[in-house]
Amino acid sequence: MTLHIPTLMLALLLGFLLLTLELGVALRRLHNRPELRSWTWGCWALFAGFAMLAARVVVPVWLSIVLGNGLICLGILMYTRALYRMLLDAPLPRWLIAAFGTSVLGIVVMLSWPMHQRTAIVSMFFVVLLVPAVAIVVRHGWSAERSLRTVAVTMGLAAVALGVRAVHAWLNPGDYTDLLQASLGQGLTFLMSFLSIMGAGFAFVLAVFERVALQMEKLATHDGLTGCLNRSTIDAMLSHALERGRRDRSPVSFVLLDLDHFKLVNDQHGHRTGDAVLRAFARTVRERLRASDVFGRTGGEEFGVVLPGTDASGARRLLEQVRGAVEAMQVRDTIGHPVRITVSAGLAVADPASPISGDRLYGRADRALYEAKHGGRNRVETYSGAESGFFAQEKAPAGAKVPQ
Ligand SMILES: Nc1nc2c(ncn2[C@@H]2O[C@H](COP(=O)(O)OP(=O)(O)OP(=O)(O)O)[C@@H](O)[C@H]2O)c(=O)[nH]1
Repeated sequence: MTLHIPTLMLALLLGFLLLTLELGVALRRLHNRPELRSWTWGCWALFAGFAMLAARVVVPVWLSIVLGNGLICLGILMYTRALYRMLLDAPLPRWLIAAFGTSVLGIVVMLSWPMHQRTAIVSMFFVVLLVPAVAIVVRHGWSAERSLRTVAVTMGLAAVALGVRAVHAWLNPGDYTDLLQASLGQGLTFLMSFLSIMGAGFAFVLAVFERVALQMEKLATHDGLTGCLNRSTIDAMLSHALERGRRDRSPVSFVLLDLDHFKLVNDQHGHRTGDAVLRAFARTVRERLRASDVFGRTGGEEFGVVLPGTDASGARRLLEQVRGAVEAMQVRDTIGHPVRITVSAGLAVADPASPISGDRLYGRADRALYEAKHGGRNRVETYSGAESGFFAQEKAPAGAKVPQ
């Protein structure tokens, strides 16, 4: 069996054209994704590179060799650049750019060499440029988007096939007297190498879409500034926790946390400092919660916490810790001045014996928060309305020692 190289090349050209068109369509919607732009340029370079290799019947052979192989090197480099952007948000390392420059120089220097030696060494140049792309996905992207694994595997396959091609060419000069020569060894290695690179191209598009879908999901459920859940997600999680608490016959605590005199922070130190305080506050609270607790921003400088399986005394203990930690928080404004902040908390507890809706529990926590604000701020108050008889009201002055 022999493989007809011009036909393979035509198939590869059509494949890369299809991929490039697909990327062009994707880019119209996702034009702010530098990794996709880089990958698209890589595809154009690969497409042009193969076109140049195929065009040696009409253009001078030296031009076809230099431009064809140089553009393929550039295409692989752009693929790697896209992966650096996507996974590390970093530019290409200088040594990789130097490796690309050396490869192109090598291609020019080897123009007069026999075809089999040139094929072997140029294939190794491709391998050198492919390996960092595989390594970066294995090290930094293996547990990210699943399609990235396909990118790593296909690019790894391409590197192996090109390595085999290099050895095969070196050992079988007769099969490599001309690029378009029909031979099984040259045909198979050529096909494997460049089909794999094309496969990586399609997998990368899927990986970008996977990432965009995850980011959209996060945007819909999370608060952009603090990274915690948003109001609608908190509401849904509270209803879910109450339902579970009823089934398991365990209490559920709900807390509203509100920063005290936050307007003053904005007025005195500026909005950017206000934002930094909100982020530091979210971090401080999150550090003290269990994995099963739910924490989110309900609006402005107000946050909600759902504590499943936690009664009033457990919740108060936690809230006093949070209150103390927020008081001790060290945030500096843009010119280095310390910013002090305190937090008030309103707690309401759902008794599994008397079911309550999420909305009503929220309302109770809000009333407790109102009491905390009017009682002097920097304190924790527990809802003590007639309906909440199961859990006794517990009040502790700011800074009071809480029983462990
Ligand atoms: N920097 C920043 N400020 C915000 C954000 N959301 C809301 N705010 C500000 O938070 C402040 C809330 O002010 P108020 O509702 O008067 O509450 P407060 O000053 O904390 O007073 P008390 O709650 O009564 O202690 C307003 O100045 C809002 O502009 C945000 O995302 N970033």
